[in-house]
Amino acid sequence: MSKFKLAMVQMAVGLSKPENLARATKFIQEASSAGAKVITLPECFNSPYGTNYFAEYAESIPGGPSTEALAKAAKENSVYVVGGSIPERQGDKLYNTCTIFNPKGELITKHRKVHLFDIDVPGKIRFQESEVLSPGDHLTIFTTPFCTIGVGICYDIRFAEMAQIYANKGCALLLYPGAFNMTTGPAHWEALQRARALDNQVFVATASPARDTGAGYIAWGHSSVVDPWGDVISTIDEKEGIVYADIDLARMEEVRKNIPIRNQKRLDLYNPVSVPLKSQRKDDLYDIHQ
Ligand SMILES: O=C(O)CCC(=O)C(=O)O
Repeated sequence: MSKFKLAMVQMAVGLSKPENLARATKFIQEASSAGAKVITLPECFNSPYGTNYFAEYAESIPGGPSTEALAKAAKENSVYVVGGSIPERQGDKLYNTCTIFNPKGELITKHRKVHLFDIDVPGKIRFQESEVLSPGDHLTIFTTPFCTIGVGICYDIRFAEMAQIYANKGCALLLYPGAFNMTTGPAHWEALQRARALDNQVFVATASPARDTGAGYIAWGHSSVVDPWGDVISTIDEKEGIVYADIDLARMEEVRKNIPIRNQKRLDLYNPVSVPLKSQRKDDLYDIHQ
């Protein structure tokens, strides 16, 4: 099937986990009624986003109420659910984890955020997920009858190599549940989505929590879908809502045919990048101006 409807849910997230789960369930129903086949929730949809909340809201996967609610919603609506993320507890470790369900309600895989969000922009924002979370240790791809999909969580979108691996493995769509903030959101959120889409000639989509100006961490919102040409084909402001897009794989093939960068790569030049500079001769591949 070369066309399907994707839904990216930008939902409000509050302090009450049961209310967050009820809201997510309602949005999954709504998106399914509108014809969506793959429905993605935001990062940290069952808990406010913040290092002080992760331990309190964490669950084991599977077995916790969030996983159960999503499994049920996926089955009842017969859709793929990409469950944004929840804080996951395993042993004495916590992870930021996305659970993925098929239309039978089976948990088919999970993605633990691999790049933890540790930044310090003086006077603007300091955030250190690594103070409480551990990073995942694998990349996550799943197949559907529509296309193959790669998953990253928020900060993962900054790492071009990860998206490139997904594209090389045949993913046509990269999904990034995320919660950018009021500093890096306006600066980088859209640019990163368009960059990953253009680099790899794939669809890229994001789902953010809706903005809550009373929260400790204020999300940027602006969930979007970008096509392989780099166009933002669907987006929203900061408020609650669902972003829909028809993912047309024929469009991807067209862009790849029009601008065939995938066949024009000079791997003979890039591979030596790993060779230490001092081991190279003068006439080597690099023309370094000093
Ligand atoms: O990369 C950024 O600027 C924001 C990342 C983020 O909010 C996250 O990883 O949760």
